[in-house]
Formats: sequence, structure tokens, C-alpha cells
Amino acid sequence: MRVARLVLTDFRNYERLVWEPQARLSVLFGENGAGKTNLLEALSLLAPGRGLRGAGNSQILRQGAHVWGIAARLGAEDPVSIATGSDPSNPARRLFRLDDMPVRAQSQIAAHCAVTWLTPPMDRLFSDPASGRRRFLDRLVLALDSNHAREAASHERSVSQRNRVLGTHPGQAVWLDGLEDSIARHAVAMTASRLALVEAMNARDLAYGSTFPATRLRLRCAIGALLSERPAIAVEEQLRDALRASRGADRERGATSSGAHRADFALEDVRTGRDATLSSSGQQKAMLVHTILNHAGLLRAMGHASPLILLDEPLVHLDRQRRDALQDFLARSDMAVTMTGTDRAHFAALERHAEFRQISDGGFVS
Ligand SMILES: Nc1ncnc2c1ncn2[C@@H]1O[C@H](COP(=O)(O)OP(=O)(O)OP(=O)(O)O)[C@@H](O)[C@H]1O
Repeated sequence: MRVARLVLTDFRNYERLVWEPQARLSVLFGENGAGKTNLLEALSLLAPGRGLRGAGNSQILRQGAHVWGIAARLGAEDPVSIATGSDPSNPARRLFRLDDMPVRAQSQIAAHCAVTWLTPPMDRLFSDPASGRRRFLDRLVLALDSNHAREAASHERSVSQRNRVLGTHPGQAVWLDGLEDSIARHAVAMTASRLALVEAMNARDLAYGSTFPATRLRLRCAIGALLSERPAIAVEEQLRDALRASRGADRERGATSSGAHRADFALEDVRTGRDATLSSSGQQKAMLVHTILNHAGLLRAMGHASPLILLDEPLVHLDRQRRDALQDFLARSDMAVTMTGTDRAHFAALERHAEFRQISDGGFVS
């Protein structure tokens, strides 16, 4: 999937920007604070969710402006238009339009646009809490299965209601039974989708040349382990039993001890078997880049539109060999990737393959 046209209005430091990307690969370069990441963030907001910074409307809105907006046309044959921005009558709310029609459920957008990204804060993905890793994994799943967001939202709602009921009405067994049934069903559905993605990605063999390390994903999750041994219906039953048995302990902890929110994943270098948590910053970065590109390749192989891939400062931390391997792969692939960097010269290997745009102070210089 490619962006044919992008228009930003009062978005971060852009008063108005119109961009019609001319190539599958784009390199946005410029000084610190120019607006490179802001432009990637705008692209990330074309998919449901809070984008690559997890920001709210008030942070996104250009200072002094009233309403922000992003409008994009995606794809060449059979293009689709996606527009999003703050609601003029309720600035805290965000609206979507698909082909100029209002959208009621964001899953409608997910069916047309998936975005994956790698940003410098994700350098800490393996030292930060598991919630960030789950968000990363779920974004990959969502690109394959647009129902995943609905399952995740229902699961989260049931878990927080159960925590509340345990705190306020612990004797309401029927109420808790219902919530635990919902948690079990959604947790098993979410885990099955996560497992399917992990297995499909691991089954692929992306050849990047000898220097770019291939990476294997491992889902770390009790429900996932059960699902590989027995039918989903039996796992649901087991989960319902576990939840019922843990009511007292969960009430004391103020948290639900079983469910899809307890999952984590690990990345492992295929050649060395080394886990990401035991790897250097550059090795981790290469693993994440591989994961994102492998995922995009998988989507294509399964007949889905490939996601928009956003790589913010992808070359930072990578050694010369890995930089060359990555650029060589991108030049030969058919993926749509938008990248940023402070220095055009670092992307010299893409000069004949990418559109280079220099950004300064919220606008294109060249
Ligand atoms: N809501 C906003 N209104 C106006 N300007 C904003 C808003 N939010 C952020 N900015 C400005 O956007 C700029 C940051 O842009 P961005 O993060 O895209 O920089 P960058 O080009 O990626 O820089 P770096 O190379 O340092 O990562 C800052 O100057 C910041 O003040």
C-alpha cells in the first residue's frame, strides 16, 4: 500500500502540508525539531489508535489552532481516501472518514489501512514493561486480523469491570461468572490470533543477505501454551476455572491474574539463538527491523495489502554492514517505507531508489 497524497492541516508544527510521494521509498531528512517524526506520526494516525507517539488531540493540534486534520489517498488502483482529525464540535474527540463518509467503527478503517513503525523510544522495548511489547505485537496482529482490536477492547473492558466488581461487590458470583466468561472467550480469541501471526512469521524465510540477522518470535503466554495442546473450548473452560479460583487473591492484588493481558513475547536471533534481552542496542534494532519487514512480507504473501512502514531514524545504532544490508534489502523489495534521518548522506545507497525530501520548520525545503 502506498500513500498517493497526504494533506496535513494544523498538525503539530505543520500549518498546511501537501505531499504526493513520488516513490515507494521516501527519506525525510533535516535538522532536529524540523518535523520529520511529526510527519511519520501523521501517517501512523491513518490507522486506528493513537499513533506512534500515543498522543492525544490536544498535543497534536498545532499550537494556537482549533482543529487538526490529516487527509490521505492510499493506493494507485482502486484508491481509498482516509481522513481523520479532531471533531470541531468536541475537540477532544477524533473522527474518521472513509471515502468521504463518516466511519462508525474504527475497524472499518483497519480493513483498509495498516501501519507499522519503529521509533527511537522503541530502543527500550525489551527493557520497558511488557505492555509496550504487547502493543507492538497486537499492531502486527491487527494488520492481519481487523477484528483483533474489537476482541482486545472487549477483553480490556471485562478485565477492568471484574477488578471493579471484585473491589466493590465481591459476593456477586453471577456477575463475576459473566465477566470471567467474557474474559476467557476474548482472551482465547486474542491469543489464537497472536499465535497464528507468530507461527506464520516464523515459517517465513526472508533473505536479507548474510549480514542482516533473521529473527524468530516467541509468544510467552500461558494461554498460548495451553492452546498448542488442547482445543480452544477446553482452554476457555480452564481459564474460567482459574479466574473463579483466583477471585480472593485477585481482589487483594486489585488485578486479574489470568488473561490475554498477561502475555509477552521474545525475539531471538535465528543464527545465534540469542534473545533480544541479551543483545546490544544495535542487535535489538536489527531484530525489530527484521520483524517489521518480515511482517510486511507475510501480509503480501497472504494477499493482504502491505502496511505502511514507518522507520524513524532506522540507521541509528546499526553498524555499517547492517546499514548496507537494510538499504540493499529495501532497494530490492517492493515495500512502501517512509524513513527519517538527520543526514541524507547516510542513505546514499538509496539515492537511485527513494524520494528524498528535506524538512525544515514544518515544511518541505526540497
Ligand atoms: N502541537 C504542536 N504545535 C506546534 N509545534 C509542535 C507541536 N508539537 C510539536 N511541535 C514541534 O514539532 C517539533 C518536533 O518535531 P519532530 O519531533 O517531528 O522533529 P524531528 O524532525 O523528528 O527531530 P529529531 O531529529 O530531533 O528527532 C518541535 O519543534 C516541536 O516544538
